[in-house]
Amino acid sequence: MSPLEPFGARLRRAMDERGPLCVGIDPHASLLAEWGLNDDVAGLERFSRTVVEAVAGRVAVLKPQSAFYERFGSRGLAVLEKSVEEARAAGALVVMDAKRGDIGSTMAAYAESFLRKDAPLFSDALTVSPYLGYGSLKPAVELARESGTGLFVLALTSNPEGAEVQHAVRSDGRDVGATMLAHLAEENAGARPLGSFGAVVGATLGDLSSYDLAVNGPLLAPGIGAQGATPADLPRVFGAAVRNVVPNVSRGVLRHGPEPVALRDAAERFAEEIRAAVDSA
Ligand SMILES: O=C(O)c1cc(=O)[nH]c(=O)n1[C@@H]1O[C@H](COP(=O)(O)O)[C@@H](O)[C@H]1O
Repeated sequence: MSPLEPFGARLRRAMDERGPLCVGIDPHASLLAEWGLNDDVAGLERFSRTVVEAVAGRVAVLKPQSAFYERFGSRGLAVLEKSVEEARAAGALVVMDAKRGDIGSTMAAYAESFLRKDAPLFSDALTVSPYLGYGSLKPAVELARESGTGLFVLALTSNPEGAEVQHAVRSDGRDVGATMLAHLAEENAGARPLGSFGAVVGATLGDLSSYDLAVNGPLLAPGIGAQGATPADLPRVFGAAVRNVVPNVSRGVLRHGPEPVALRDAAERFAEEIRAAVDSA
């Protein structure tokens, strides 16, 4: 099977054409209830399909959160497979949010589950955790290079608890989050127009000027909406790197459902605010 064009190049083009917004598909039980759906596989299927149909033809990226599908076992995963396929067919890139991380030999199997071209859950990129050591991600990096897919590595997460790990200072004086960013910069060296190995950096984190965010790769920025950050925060948080930021909004969009037009309008409002913020930087 022929490899895809590298994820970074495909993402750059999608961001330029559609704007950088990533809509997260997080079918929380509470959202299913708000939408008048049952907390069962049929409700999950309806929710997921509605979001995909409403926005996949417009936004650059959709990010399904695997946990909400895994809750329903194999039938939930079947819904996830279908949503990924439909989202990609509508022209959105899919970042599978599964936050995988394990020893290298197991990591290879996780990578094959999401990044091998003929895998049922094949996605354009995968979120991964480097906290078994960045080197443990090597099989995923290799497969991503081979298949034209990408990774988003948890570097500086949006949740307050992340600091105890990510701000821990190493013997060389650098903190753990900065070390992950440095690994990614190395991974993306020489890639044009954008590398395929991104960092997850929360939009909630305030001033990040002490970090070198110039990793020549995308920065997935969750935290806008339900976690309190706003599009207007992006230039202050990300500085010169703001043009490589892929801001994620999940509940902030999803709470406007179930009407597709209301979901679409909510996504469009965030997209506009993000565009204005990036242009002002
Ligand atoms: O990797 C992620 O996507 C992620 C990393 C992070 O640091 N913080 C974070 O919130 N996320 C995910 O981003 C989404 C945020 O959802 P909302 O808070 O509803 O917009 C959830 O799916 C989280 O699992």
